[in-house]
Amino acid sequence: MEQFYTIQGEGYNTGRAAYFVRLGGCDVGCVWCDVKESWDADKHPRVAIPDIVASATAHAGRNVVITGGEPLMYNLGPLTQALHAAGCQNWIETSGAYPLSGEWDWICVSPKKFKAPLPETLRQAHELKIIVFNKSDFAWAEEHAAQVGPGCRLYLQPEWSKSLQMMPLIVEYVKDNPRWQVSLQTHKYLDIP
Ligand SMILES: C[S@@+](CC[C@H](N)C(=O)[O-])C[C@H]1O[C@@H](n2cnc3c(N)ncnc32)[C@H](O)[C@@H]1O
Ligand SMILES: Nc1nc2[nH]cc(C(=O)O)c2c(=O)[nH]1
Ligand code: SF4
Ligand SMILES: [Mg+2]
Repeated sequence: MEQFYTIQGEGYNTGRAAYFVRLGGCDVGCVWCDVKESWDADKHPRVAIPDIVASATAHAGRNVVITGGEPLMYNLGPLTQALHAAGCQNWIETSGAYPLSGEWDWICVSPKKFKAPLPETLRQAHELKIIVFNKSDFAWAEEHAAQVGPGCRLYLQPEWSKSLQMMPLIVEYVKDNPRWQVSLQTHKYLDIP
């Protein structure tokens, strides 16, 4: 759908330069999704893998975020192998609703109520990023934290339109449950892509 070189705004790698590859297509249907224009893959041009690699490596950074849409609707083996061969670090943003494919250096799983994540994908996550839309989401976050591996980092990120209401609850929750951390969509405050 689009590619852009920016700063990773969310989660563990916040603040680091990264080239984003946003793949069109998603059927998860989150009511608050901030890229609904990504859902219909047919509305976006196809780009060949060598062209993606060439664009990604035209910048100083070597971190590539594969996002969407839901990137795991596709077999990401060929794209991630080509990026690795070009010296890139591959990071993924996924809901976990489809089987994991590809070679990954960092896996961020952000599970959704609208289409459940696969247990095997949760187990492989380096980072679990729960979007907090209402106060019942803390219990839901714990249900998913119980399914990740031992070293997985745990993040609570306010849903953007509910940030003002949810941030005080997230702050108190993290103070009481310090294995969780706050994640903000910092790129939206910085006004960058
Ligand atoms: C647009 S999604 C694309 C990747 C994948 N489909 C997923 O949901 O993880 C990228 C990240 O943005 C988060 N996100 C989407 N809409 C959001 C919103 N309104 N507020 C906060 N985070 C949001 C998702 O949970 C996910 O972590
Ligand atoms: N700067 C920036 N950081 C991000 N982290 C995850 C994003 C995404 O939409 O997947 C995103 C995004 O769209 N922009
Ligand atoms: S899974 Fe990701 S891309 Fe799909 S609707 Fe939800 S937030 Fe948007
Ligand atoms: Mg985004």
